[in-house]
Amino acid sequence: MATNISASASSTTNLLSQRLLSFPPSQFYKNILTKPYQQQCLLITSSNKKNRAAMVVNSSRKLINLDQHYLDDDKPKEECGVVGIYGDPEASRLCYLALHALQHRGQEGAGMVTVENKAIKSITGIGLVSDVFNELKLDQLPGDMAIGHVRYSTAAGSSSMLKNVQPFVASSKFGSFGVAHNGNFVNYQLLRAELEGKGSIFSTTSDTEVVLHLMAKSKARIFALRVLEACEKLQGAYSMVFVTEDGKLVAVRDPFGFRPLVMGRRKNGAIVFASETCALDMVEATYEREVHPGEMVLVDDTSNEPQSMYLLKPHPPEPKSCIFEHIYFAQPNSIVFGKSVYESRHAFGEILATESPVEGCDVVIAVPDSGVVAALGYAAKTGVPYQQGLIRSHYVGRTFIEPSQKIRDFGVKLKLSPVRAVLEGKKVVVVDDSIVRGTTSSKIVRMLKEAGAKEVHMRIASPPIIASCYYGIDTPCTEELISNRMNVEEIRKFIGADSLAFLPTDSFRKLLGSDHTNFCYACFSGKYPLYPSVDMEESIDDTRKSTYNLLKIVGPGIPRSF
Ligand SMILES: O=P(O)(O)OC[C@H]1O[C@H](OP(=O)(O)OP(=O)(O)O)[C@H](O)[C@@H]1O
Ligand SMILES: NC(=O)CC[C@H](N)C(=O)O
Ligand code: SF4
Ligand SMILES: [Mg+2]
Repeated sequence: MATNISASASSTTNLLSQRLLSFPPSQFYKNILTKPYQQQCLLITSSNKKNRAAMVVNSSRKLINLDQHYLDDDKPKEECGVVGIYGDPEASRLCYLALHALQHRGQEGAGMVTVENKAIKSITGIGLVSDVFNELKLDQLPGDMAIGHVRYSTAAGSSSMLKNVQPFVASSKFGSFGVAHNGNFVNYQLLRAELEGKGSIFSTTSDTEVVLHLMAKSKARIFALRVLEACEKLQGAYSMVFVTEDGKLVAVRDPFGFRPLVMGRRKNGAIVFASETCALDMVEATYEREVHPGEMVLVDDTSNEPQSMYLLKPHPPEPKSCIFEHIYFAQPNSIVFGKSVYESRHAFGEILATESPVEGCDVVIAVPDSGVVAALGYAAKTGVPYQQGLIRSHYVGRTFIEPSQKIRDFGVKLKLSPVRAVLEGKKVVVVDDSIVRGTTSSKIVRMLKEAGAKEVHMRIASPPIIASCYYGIDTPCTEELISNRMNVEEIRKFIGADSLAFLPTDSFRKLLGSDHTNFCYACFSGKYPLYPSVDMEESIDDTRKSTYNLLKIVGPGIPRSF
């Protein structure tokens, strides 16, 4: 089965271009364009009118895509989970189980690709793994190799959602292959513009599709080299797994190692790749090691052991693994970037207790789920009892990744209920892992007080989030980040807590020791490790050069200026 690469020029395109040309640019663009284009808009606004018009006209040249991938309602910036299985007759069933274990990484879509007798089969769908797959579907996915993907996006309900669900499959002159990607390419718009300029026709609005086109254009005859060639052009975060119709499985991680990817082995010798070790545990595969930043691992029948190659050798950049995986995203039973997520969160809670104690508190409670381990750490350090002051409904998903604020507000109430018996008349310390928009904390403080808590002291096991993520986690745009608009005291007042404290950024340094430089903290500092590449410049045609230059000047590294 091959990706349906068909022309999709939109009927709304011309209308949109007229609107763009006639609107005052700053506010209008800010509201509808994706981040890199918002940045251009700021620059455009601050330059003269002639330049501004020229910019719009330049953009308009490619307006066939403006409503699809430049608009903010379908932004390619999510967090996902990937799985790859090689050499097991039950590959699709194991992949299904592993995807279940990774369900916390994405709940909006799931998919799987298997290979048997040089034929690729694929099933993708919207919803949870259990919504997309059943016995019948798994029977339609035979073979001893599989890759799988769970995805969440901000485009729930939009018509383009299904076509963005991975894995993607494509046919090229060298045969068919599938890919599943966790991460986000920061030079996606540039690559897409360049590829479209050379005649590529895109059929999705996902950044991942550029990989298919880059590989299709490669002249290398060996699959692994085509992957390497594509990766050399990609910038940003990628942990990807590929399968080919002729029986190869490839796993690759970007040189910064933003997103996790691990390798394990089952007793029967089957090799398993997954975003987190909880997926290896699920399929009874023993964790062997991480796929290293910048490493590509190939498994096929030419060798008994996986073969490894490296990107950007001999000068790889310093790794920048996402600290937010340890704070919020990953499961506590996983080992991520070689460290136990449970132990990290416990330690974050302990440090918080030392640095921001609450005199005379009666009880420590957590905001479930991801605040639980930090709360246990806080309680252990202080000796104050930990109790379940908030009960979580297991039928409601993660609110941080719900698509609209309206649903998010509703989600908090639906998801968390206070326990009066724990709270009444008590001085309560409530620990959460992070504050993003402030929705959860403000609702919780009110909830706890309504349930009789005498005082509510909020403790957050990460620093204030002041900047958006460009590497695959769907933190909202900067204006929506409460810590970008308010200082700690203002947030305290806003959420109605009696006191509020965050984990200081320096605590990571203390905790991680010499390893701390190998992590990305950009959402807490606004200092991004990666800007759009300059080596793409030569391959961009003149039409695109002005766009490219703007991106180069502004970069994704200054979102706080908006
Ligand atoms: O400030 P906000 O915008 O409300 O976002 C912050 C909240 O979102 C996350 O929880 P989420 O409900 O997504 O997932 P969880 O159940 O894993 O904690 C995080 O753990 C915070 O509780
Ligand atoms: N960001 C993710 O991890 C998901 C992969 C890819 N960026 C997508 O849009 O599907
Ligand atoms: S910006 Fe934040 S969320 Fe994104 S990779 Fe860096 S630490 Fe992780
Ligand atoms: Mg939470």
